[in-house]
Amino acid sequence: MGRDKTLSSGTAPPDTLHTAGSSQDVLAWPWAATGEELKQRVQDVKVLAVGAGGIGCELLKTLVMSGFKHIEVVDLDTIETSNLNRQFLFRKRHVGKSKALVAAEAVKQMRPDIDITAYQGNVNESRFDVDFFRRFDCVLNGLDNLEARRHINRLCLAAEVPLVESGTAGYLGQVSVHIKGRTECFECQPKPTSKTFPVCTLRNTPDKPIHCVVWAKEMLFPLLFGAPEASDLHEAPPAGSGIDAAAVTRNIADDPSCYQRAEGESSTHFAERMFRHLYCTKINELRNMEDLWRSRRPPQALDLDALRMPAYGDGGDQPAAIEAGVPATASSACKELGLSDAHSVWNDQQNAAVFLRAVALFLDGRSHELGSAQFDKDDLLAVELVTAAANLRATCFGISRQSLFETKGMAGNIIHAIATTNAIVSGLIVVEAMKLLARSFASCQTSFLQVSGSKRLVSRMSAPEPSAACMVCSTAQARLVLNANKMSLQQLVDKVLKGRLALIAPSLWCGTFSYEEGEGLEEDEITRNRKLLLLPLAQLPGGGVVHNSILHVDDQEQCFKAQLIITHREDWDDEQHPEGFYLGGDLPPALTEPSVEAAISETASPNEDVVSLTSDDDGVAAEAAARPVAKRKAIEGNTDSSKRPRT
Ligand SMILES: Nc1ncnc2c1ncn2[C@@H]1O[C@H](COP(=O)(O)OP(=O)(O)OP(=O)(O)O)[C@@H](O)[C@H]1O
Ligand SMILES: [Zn+2]
Repeated sequence: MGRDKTLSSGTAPPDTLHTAGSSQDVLAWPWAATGEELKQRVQDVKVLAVGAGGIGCELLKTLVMSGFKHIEVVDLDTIETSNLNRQFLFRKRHVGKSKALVAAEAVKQMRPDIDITAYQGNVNESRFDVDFFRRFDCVLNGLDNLEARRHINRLCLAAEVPLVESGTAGYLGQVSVHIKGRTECFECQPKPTSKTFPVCTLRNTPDKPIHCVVWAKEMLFPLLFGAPEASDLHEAPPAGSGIDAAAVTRNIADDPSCYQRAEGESSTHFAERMFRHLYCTKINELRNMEDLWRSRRPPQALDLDALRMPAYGDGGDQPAAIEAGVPATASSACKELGLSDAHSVWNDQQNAAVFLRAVALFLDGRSHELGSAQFDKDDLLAVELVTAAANLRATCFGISRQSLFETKGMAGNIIHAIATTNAIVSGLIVVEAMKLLARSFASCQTSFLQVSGSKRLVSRMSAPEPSAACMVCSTAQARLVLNANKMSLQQLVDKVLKGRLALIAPSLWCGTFSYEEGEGLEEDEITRNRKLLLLPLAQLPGGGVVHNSILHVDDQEQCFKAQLIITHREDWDDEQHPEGFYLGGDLPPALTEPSVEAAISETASPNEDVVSLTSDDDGVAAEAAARPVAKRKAIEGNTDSSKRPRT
């Protein structure tokens, strides 16, 4: 242990847990390799496993087979059929039950003498607070999302409990160790953010299959079946995108009511009307915007009548279910239409038929969901609709069409999980946990599972030291670039603080302005907050949040505090930064052009020292003073040199 090394898949690494043979063989390794003292520690310590999915199931099995006796496990989810191919603690009879509870029962059967507690819940819940985390000797993550990983990183730092973090993506995997003050925390290295696409590309000029899939899933699906306001077909484009929201709305969804079913309109009629609207009327409107097509191929409208499958034509051979007038309660349009191969790419006729039938099935069979339906990659009918809708749009724009299987992967961001990768990663988690328990901190390593040519490799490096630039485990400040005249407080809270920084109940203050969320707010504070949320940052009380402002942010549930230095940009390149902000240390070159800097100095001024109280400010001050005592105390107890304004 402790050496940096690369292990090829063909060798037998000395520090890999055996995964075959009798349980005696399995137990032989750590004891033989590390002695009685560690064996006793492994039996005495209490560990928390977060996530009982692909990695979590393997991890729990490996933990109990390695001698760990006191385990707690948290998972929010229930078991789905699609989990059974790799989450081996679950069987068909468990579908619908809590993952955490079933996994705990399964490993208890392997080792009846263990003491295991399962929680079905989200680790973000307040019952899993710092005191909860303090009870453990180490925390082992088997999660699938950045938000939860960040939250746990912060709680582990606050509770001073070491964390072993992990992740897999197909054949790739990673395990890392995070010890406060000794190694980097999970957030010391910037994480790649999820890919976003400029709204105008999705709406007007798609040129890749993914653009059509995202359009169908994020824009069309909510408009037809979900909450229309969740659709970017109507929503204002991101702040600073330079797009005129009203113009876009006029252009794309001139009349939102046309997406609603008219009184007495049959589901089939509605589906056909939608087809014509989306693939003929709107495409022709776009085609007429000649500027868009100077250097691109203009889109081509579709003619529904020319695309009717026999099933929808007069006198054609209709599939049995439709012909017999079976009520539309079935869960799959493809089944009815006999399109059973998920890997085949449907032609335009088939896409049109699936689109029409899927819309009708949804309206008739799932009317209780209308107005609130959300796309779910495991919802077959939803995937069918998105596949057909995206393919029809792809045909209009001359883009290649995708199979249902491929579309499901794209819409659900699915990277197919490999059970073996999960098993190897879980083994590595336990190896690192044992190093922690043996207090062999210097030997803790970050491990990577990689594929190189035809070989799979495990490479390892010593756990890096904490980064002085980290906002989470050090007191570093971060630069936040945005357009303060366009970004509203609501967008700042949703996109930056909750979306990017993964805060749950953020408080923030800047100069004499303050805002907070969380429990215990008075009714008048909530009303005041609602009003503030609508304002652009530059117009917030106390001089606004503008160029060079220092924004103090905290979340007491996560024991998180940070300072964001605001850089205002008047012109914003939506193609390069579709999120509408940039958060980080060094700015990318595109954001430091002199012309842009000049525009900023004209439009904004530093405000950290400005304490010009307007009548609004008086309101803010009074509200801040009336804030619930517990919360205010904790904030005032902040030992940072730049303190929240006293009011
Ligand atoms: N905030 C959270 N609190 C508790 N458990 C969580 C949280 N976020 C994710 N999880 C759990 O982490 C596990 C991750 O496992 P995995 O990556 O195998 O995902 P999955 O949902 O089982 O599989 P798939 O996404 O492929 O359907 C899931 O069981 C999920 O419920
Ligand atoms: Zn850090």
